[in-house]
Amino acid sequence: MADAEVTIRMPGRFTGQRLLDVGTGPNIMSILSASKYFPEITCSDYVQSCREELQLWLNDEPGAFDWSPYLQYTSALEGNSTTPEDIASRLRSAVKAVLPCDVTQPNPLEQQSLEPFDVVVSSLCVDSACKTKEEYCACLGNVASLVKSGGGLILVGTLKGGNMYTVGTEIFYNVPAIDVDFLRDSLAKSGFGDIEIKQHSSNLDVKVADTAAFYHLTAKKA
Ligand SMILES: C[S@@+](CC[C@H](N)C(=O)[O-])C[C@H]1O[C@@H](n2cnc3c(N)ncnc32)[C@H](O)[C@@H]1O
Repeated sequence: MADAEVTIRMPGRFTGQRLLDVGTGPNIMSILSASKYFPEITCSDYVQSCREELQLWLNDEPGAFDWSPYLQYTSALEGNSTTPEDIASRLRSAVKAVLPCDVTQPNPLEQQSLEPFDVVVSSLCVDSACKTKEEYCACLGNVASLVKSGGGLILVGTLKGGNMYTVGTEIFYNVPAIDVDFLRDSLAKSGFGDIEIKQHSSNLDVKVADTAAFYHLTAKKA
C-alpha cells in the first residue's frame, strides 16, 4: 500500500484527469487511493488472466476476490470519511479500461493509441519484467513515454539485491542490484526531475521474497 499512501499524502503534487497503472496485476491496491483524485483510470498488464481476474472484481461478478480488508484500510487512511463500499463504487466507476501492456516495448500500450497520461503509477512491474539493469533502464524509459510533459510518475520497486518472490508454489524473478543512484540516473535519462525516493526495509519472510528493501518514488516529467 506504499504507493497508495504516497498518493494520498501528497494531494496537489499530482493532479489531472487521467491516470494509468502499468502492471496492475489481478489486484486493485495501486489504484484504491488514486480513485479519489483521478476520475479516469486505465489499468494494464501483460498477462491476460490477471486482466480477467481484475475485470471480475470491477464487474462485481460472483467469484471475484474479496478486497474488503484493503477497502477498509483505504477508508481508514481517508479518515473514515468514505465507507469501504463507497470506495469500491468510486473505483469501479473510475476504471475505464483494462488493457494489454508490455513494458519491454518502446510503446507499452502499442495495441491502443492513447494520449500520454497525467500520472502513471507502476508497482513492482518493471522489476518483474527485467533481468538486468540495462533492461530495467530501457523499460523505465518505455514507461516514462506514457507520462505527458509536466505529468507525474509514482513507482514502487525492490532494492538491494532481492531477485525472487513467490506466489503460492510459483517462483518469480526480480531484477537484482537496483540502487537509489541508479534509479535517479535512469529517471533523469528519461526526462524526469523533482525525484523523491523513500526506502523501506522488507518485513517479508525471505522464502516469500528475498529483497532486503523496497522503494517508492515520485518524479515529474520536464
Ligand atoms: C509483482 S506483480 C505486481 C502487481 C501489482 N502492481 C502489485 O503491486 O501488486 C508484477 C506484475 O507485472 C506484470 N508484468 C510482468 N511483465 C510485464 C511486462 N513486460 N509488461 C507489463 N506487465 C508485466 C505481471 O503480469 C504482474 O501482474
